[in-house]
Amino acid sequence: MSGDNIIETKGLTKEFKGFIAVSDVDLKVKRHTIHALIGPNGAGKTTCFNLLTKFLTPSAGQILFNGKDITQAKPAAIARQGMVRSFQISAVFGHLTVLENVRVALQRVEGTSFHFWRSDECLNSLNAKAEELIEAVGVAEYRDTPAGELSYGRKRALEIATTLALDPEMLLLDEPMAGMGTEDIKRTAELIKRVSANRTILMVEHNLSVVADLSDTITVLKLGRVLAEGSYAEISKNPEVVEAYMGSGHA
Ligand SMILES: Nc1ncnc2c1ncn2[C@@H]1O[C@H](COP(=O)(O)OP(=O)(O)OP(=O)(O)O)[C@@H](O)[C@H]1O
Repeated sequence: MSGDNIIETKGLTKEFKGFIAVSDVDLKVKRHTIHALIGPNGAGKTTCFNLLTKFLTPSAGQILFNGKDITQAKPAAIARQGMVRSFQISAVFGHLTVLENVRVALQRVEGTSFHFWRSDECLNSLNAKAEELIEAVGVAEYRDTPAGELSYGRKRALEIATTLALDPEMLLLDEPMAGMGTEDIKRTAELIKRVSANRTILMVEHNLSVVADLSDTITVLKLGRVLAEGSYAEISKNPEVVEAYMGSGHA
């Protein structure tokens, strides 16, 4: 293992045609914690997230994952190293059942998608693993329901199950609560807490009560820079953070 930090950025910067969206960000994400990235609109959260998951290339700076420089790595390469971005719900196949969706994800991981001649034994072991995952995310009772018929929150849970099929060491979640009602938020927050055991989670999230409830550490961005970092109790007392949120009408 390479110390306490699973992710570390040094001077991470992203410039879009002269506009600096992320500026000189030094981020340290501690292993086995839930770390949230927050900030008012336009703070650079999504850009930062896309830099970490390699969907964008930094203009300057360095990203280390488990001590290894991944600044130039491709998304698929870092996924193989154990850092996985949760995909949007659109990655869930609506016409397939809940169980089938997870099985497809597992088949992708095991590279068996086209091996239709594989033994029953192999398929049964996939089924067992798929059942385990849908149980873990709380959608086991919808095992045979087409995914398209699930509520938004349950689709999200299913999508997390397909991500967990990759058995990631680190999970990156982009606004996991977006578009959800109270019940789904509660269920998804519990799910995130559950799947965080033995994993590291980094999430961008607007819902501050969820952030307060789930996060060990919170980094507040403003205008592309780190404004503050700490526990929710710490950052919520910080006058600059309060000001940043009040100013944007986001409190
Ligand atoms: N591809 C791009 N080209 C030009 N400017 C961009 C691009 N992507 C983002 N920006 C700008 O960078 C700044 C940060 O955007 P970003 O989406 O990262 O912020 P955010 O904190 O995620 O905001 P929000 O909470 O509104 O989603 C914004 O001013 C945005 O307009």
